[in-house]
Amino acid sequence: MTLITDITLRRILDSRGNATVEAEVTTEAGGFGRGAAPSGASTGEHEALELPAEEAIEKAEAEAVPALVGEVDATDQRAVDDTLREVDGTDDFSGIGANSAVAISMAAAKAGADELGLPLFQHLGGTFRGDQFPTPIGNVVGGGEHAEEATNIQEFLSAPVGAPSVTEAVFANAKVHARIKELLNEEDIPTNKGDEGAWAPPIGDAKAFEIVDQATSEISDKLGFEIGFGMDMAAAELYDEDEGGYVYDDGVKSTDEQIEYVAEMVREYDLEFVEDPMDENDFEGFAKLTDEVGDETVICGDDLYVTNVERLQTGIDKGSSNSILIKPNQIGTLSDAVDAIELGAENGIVAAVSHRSGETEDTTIAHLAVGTAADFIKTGTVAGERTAKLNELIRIEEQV
Ligand SMILES: O=C(O)[C@@H](CO)OP(=O)(O)O
Ligand SMILES: [Mg+2]
Repeated sequence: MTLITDITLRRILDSRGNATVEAEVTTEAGGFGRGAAPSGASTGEHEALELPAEEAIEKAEAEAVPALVGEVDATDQRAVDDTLREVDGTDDFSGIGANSAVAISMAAAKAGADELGLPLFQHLGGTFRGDQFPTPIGNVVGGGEHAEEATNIQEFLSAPVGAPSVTEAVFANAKVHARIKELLNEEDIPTNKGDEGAWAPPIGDAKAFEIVDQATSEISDKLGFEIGFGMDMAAAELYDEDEGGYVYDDGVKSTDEQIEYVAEMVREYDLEFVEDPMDENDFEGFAKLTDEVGDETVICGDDLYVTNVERLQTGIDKGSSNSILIKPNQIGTLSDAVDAIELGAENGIVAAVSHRSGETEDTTIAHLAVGTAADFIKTGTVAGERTAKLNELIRIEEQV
């Protein structure tokens, strides 16, 4: 029994320059952990609620801190997270804010690991974890809600599926990112950057497909292992019911046209990963697409599931996808995130653990991905708040 003895909450900056919540947890025997909440821009309609940082801190200090300090064992993650849920008293963490909840949940996990003298991935995943690493899929070109005057598709993701190690994969993605800049420069296309450090050039989606295809193929030939690519369409942001479908710069696509378009791109570019190809409430459209190309690629639900086991169960029942994106702050605690990963695993749904577009130097998701043997981790390619996670993966690989 190692009780939490102190919790400190403060406002810190995230990578967009917005205020976010950082938590520090200390335990009886001197265990210490620090965690910080990330923040989305293309947030799902059904996500847990982030409150303004100051309000989230005030509410958590009044409700959560007294219920945890001197009461809960830091090494018992379920107890920590159950307490957060109980004191919050809502389904969407609108009581204390999902940002306060996730920061405390992550800080407590790190304090628990520190107390036990274990790396975080092992505290989360157990003794036998650490032998399987996720493929890092890295945003190299993007637009949508993450950059103005760029592609309609939110993210084009380099996917070094044949890399012999996670370290090689991380460096491969950085090389693809660098090669894309050269290709854009050759054509005098401006190399603006989006929120996640991906290039956000003023080009259409068709041109982006070509450039990312060229860059991944060239770097793959150079390094001698397979590098494909994928995308996060963030289609809920494109979908407009009043317009009758998915709104692109060059016109509107109906649901059936969207399914056809995505299937065509999967086949033409041999896509490794397709996230949120349909609107966040369209379990049926997802299912049609999965039926058509689910044998050839990974169809992943992000805004569709929002890391929520009930929504995932609906997707499982309907055959909506073969993958789920996992973002702890979408649901509020690490226990909830692990529950979603496990429900997925029991049903053949692979996990992709993910950052948010607004991030901090926090590295918890690197440990969560290794600790749950997730197939993928989506955490950018360059930029300090992204490399924090990627470099942590390199360190974990060295450790095991
Ligand atoms: O849609 C996504 O998958 C994420 C991360 O890339 O974006 P945001 O954090 O803005 O929701
Ligand atoms: Mg997404």
